[in-house]
Amino acid sequence: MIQLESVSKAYKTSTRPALDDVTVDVDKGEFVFLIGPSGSGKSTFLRLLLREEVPSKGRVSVSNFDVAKMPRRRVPRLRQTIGCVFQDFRLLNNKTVSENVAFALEVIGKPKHTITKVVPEVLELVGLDGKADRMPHELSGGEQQRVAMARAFVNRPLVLLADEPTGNLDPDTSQDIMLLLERINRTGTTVLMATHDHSIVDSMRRRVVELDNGKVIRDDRRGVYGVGR
Ligand SMILES: Nc1ncnc2c1ncn2[C@@H]1O[C@H](COP(=O)(O)OP(=O)(O)OP(=O)(O)O)[C@@H](O)[C@H]1O
Repeated sequence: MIQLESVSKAYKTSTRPALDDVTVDVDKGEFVFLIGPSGSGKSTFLRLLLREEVPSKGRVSVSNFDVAKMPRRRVPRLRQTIGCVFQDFRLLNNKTVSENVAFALEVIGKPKHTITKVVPEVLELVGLDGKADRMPHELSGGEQQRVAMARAFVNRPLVLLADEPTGNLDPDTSQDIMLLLERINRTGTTVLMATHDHSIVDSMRRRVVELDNGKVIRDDRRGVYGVGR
């Protein structure tokens, strides 16, 4: 589902590469943690999958897309197959919960009757039924992240990328968000999550890909955050 083959990325303004000869292969339906210290290349990895950056060398593919080589006009199609959630939620603050989720479908031209049907379904999935008409500022951080996850998932993407999704949440709320990510993963969605959260990685025992200085230094099937540390 996701493949990086000998991928390097050197930013113009930087002397050392952000990613250095990275090869990673993620199957459909896998749940993968991407870990590593600040500056190790996690966000660059995710940005390459979204074609927000192109590699300096190597091949990136997501589903059937040859991401680095595809023409720019096909990029929106690629991005429709990938849902994203971030540490800072990134909700539209002037729209209600249901409008935030509906907007993700409106921009890709889904018909109104579909939107009216699927938005309540996905809000129920994330445990926000009853809060559809709230504004983001009327929600807790955990609830805001649930809205962001509903928005990322409403189009049933093949892949969900989560960049530090629990970074602004307390441990209990983080656990709830992880349960939701697991639930989304169980529907067959491939999940790739960049995180610094040791306890989450240690408790889930999923695949761990560790980056350091732009290189993959570990790829464990059922890993923990730190080995021997
Ligand atoms: N747009 C850019 N221009 C130049 N250098 C960049 C750019 N984005 C990232 N870098 C550099 O690339 C390296 C990897 O950064 P990246 O953001 O991918 O790391 P990260 O592991 O996601 O870090 P963090 O955990 O702090 O988010 C760093 O040295 C960073 O300074």
